[in-house]
Amino acid sequence: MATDSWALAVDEQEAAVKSMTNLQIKEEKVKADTNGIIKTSTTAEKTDEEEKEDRAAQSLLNKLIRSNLVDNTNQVEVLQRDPNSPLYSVKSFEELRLKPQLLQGVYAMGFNRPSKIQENALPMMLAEPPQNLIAQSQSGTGKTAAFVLAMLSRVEPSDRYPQTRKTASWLAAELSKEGHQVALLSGEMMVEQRAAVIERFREGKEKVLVTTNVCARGIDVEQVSVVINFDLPVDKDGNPDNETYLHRIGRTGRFGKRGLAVNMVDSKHSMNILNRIQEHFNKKIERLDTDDLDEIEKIAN
Ligand SMILES: Nc1ncnc2c1ncn2[C@@H]1O[C@H](COP(=O)(O)OP(=O)(O)OP(=O)(O)O)[C@@H](O)[C@H]1O
Repeated sequence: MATDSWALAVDEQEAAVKSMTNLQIKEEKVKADTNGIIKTSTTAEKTDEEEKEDRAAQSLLNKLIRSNLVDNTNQVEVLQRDPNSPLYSVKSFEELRLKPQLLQGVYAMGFNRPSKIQENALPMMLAEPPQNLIAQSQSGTGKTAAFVLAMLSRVEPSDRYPQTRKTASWLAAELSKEGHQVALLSGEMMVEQRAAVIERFREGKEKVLVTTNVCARGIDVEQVSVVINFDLPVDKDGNPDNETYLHRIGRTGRFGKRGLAVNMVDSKHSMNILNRIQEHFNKKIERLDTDDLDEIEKIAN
């Protein structure tokens, strides 16, 4: 596991520093400046051999001076295994579902496992729809790192959703033009606004609710009679998102009532997605003849 290999690497590095005793460091050549950084005197008449030795000495001494850093990092490891420490965590960064690039980044930073505040706050900070969070943790326990990780995680979705939001508002406008009472639920709305929209829909003030993928989560309205998938749910790689599909169609037919879900299929690609969803649930999805309104009516009732 990364945990152990990282800790091992630190131990190896320490051991290497301790074993470097046969290097002969010539005291007079080495001076520490006011910042404690070792500088060697560079004189024109130095031989190549001396030059090499200088650099080796410089490297070693810098390592020794910073050995407290190495020890400290190792100490983080120890603390992170202590259940009483604010750095203790039971999860790995993988379990926090960080994106692969971010995972690479945290490991490159030498972060080996999340701290307690990261373990607890990150799942909420990465939740969809975004949640407000107030968290408190003592200094140096990884709050800033948690904030930055969440911020970087959000960069990708913010690229993706506008397209969906655009489609949703276009669809809502088209349906309104045709005389439907339409409510639109979209990601840029404040939570209060979303709640108000859902409430109006629940009360039957609007009969049609258009919502993006993200917003559809968590909506629990009893009397949804028909769910229409304008776009089929796919994950970021374009594969069918079966879980979201189930969640969406589960909005209809609740509490033992009959429900109807209709999928719009407008290309070979979306047909392929639908077929794969069908295979996944091993449940046949009937084809509707769009010209036969009677048939549609019959099913809906
Ligand atoms: N999971 C982790 N594993 C190892 N080191 C970490 C981890 N998270 C953060 N760090 C390191 O610990 C140090 C403190 O982290 P950070 O600045 O995020 O803490 P903070 O809680 O914001 O501190 P402060 O309250 O003082 O601003 C930083 O050097 C950071 O790189």
